[in-house]
Amino acid sequence: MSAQVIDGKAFAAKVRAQVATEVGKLATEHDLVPGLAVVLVGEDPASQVYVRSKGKMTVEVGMKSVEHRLDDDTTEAALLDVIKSLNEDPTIHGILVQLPLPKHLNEDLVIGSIDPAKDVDGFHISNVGLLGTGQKSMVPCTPLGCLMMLRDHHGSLSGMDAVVIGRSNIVGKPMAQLLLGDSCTVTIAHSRTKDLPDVVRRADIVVAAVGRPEMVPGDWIKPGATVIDVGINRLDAPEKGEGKTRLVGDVHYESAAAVAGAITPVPGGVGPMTIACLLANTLTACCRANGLPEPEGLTA
Ligand SMILES: Nc1nc2c(c(=O)[nH]1)N[C@@H](CN(C=O)c1ccc(C(=O)N[C@@H](CCC(=O)O)C(=O)O)cc1)CN2
Repeated sequence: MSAQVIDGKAFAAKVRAQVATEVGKLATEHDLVPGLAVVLVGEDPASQVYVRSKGKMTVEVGMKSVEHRLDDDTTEAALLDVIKSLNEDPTIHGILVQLPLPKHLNEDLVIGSIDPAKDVDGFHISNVGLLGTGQKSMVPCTPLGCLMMLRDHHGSLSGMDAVVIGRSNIVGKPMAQLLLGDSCTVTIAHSRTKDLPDVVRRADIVVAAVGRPEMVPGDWIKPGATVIDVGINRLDAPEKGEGKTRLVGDVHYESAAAVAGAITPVPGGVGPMTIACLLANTLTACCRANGLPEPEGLTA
């Protein structure tokens, strides 16, 4: 068997096109422009690339984009001041603080200072609680992107056995909540899980989000299962030339693709959906702030 490749890059382009159409309607019918503010603290090279892409794609879908780039040694008080001003700005509907933050800043405190209605990352404790209790919330972008791809591929997920490998607050836990919300039977596996290969082998859906390069081999995958690889691991690739690198996921792609029914590649799978869902969340936040109906298919 050779798995169907779930093309996250193409799917993300479709989501962004849908967001752009809805943004156009907001402008003509309600004279509204959704605004997204991204805050970056420090010089992390990967974060700089992601923030640049976020700004570019925000503008491309017709939204207002604001960037705050702060020095590595920015104090917590100064960062909280920036967030306070964005919370109070009526032209800003979404606020995102790029992670990771420099070590001296308290991530929980910083995220907790964002207005939950503008928390387009869905990381604020209020949104975590709303999602956990099955209520309307802002949903973290990466798990939302995974859910959209799974729904698109399967239609209904009801009754399917799903394993989420990884228990992070950003991906693993919200992913499990979303799958539960779609009536899957969900297992969260992690580094201490006994007989991990057997647990994974039972699953119709495998979401790998552990951050360990190629940890999940093909012989852990049930034939025909759908594999969603959230990992983005950069490895040295001397075979490509000196100093060159290559990206791999948490799943060993070749061996898993030989067994799975469908699989997301790395790159070009889950990653592009993260930014597309950020734009979808900003649109949703703008609609909610203005008492307008939310566009269909862009939320959980
Ligand atoms: N506040 C947040 N911080 C971070 C998040 C987040 O959702 N909110 N997620 C990640 C980084 N991230 C977005 O911020 C992100 C990661 C990867 C991609 C992506 O498109 N990846 C490409 C490969 C890119 C490359 O070549 O390096 C792919 O997988 O095809 C987009 C966004 C951590 N921080």
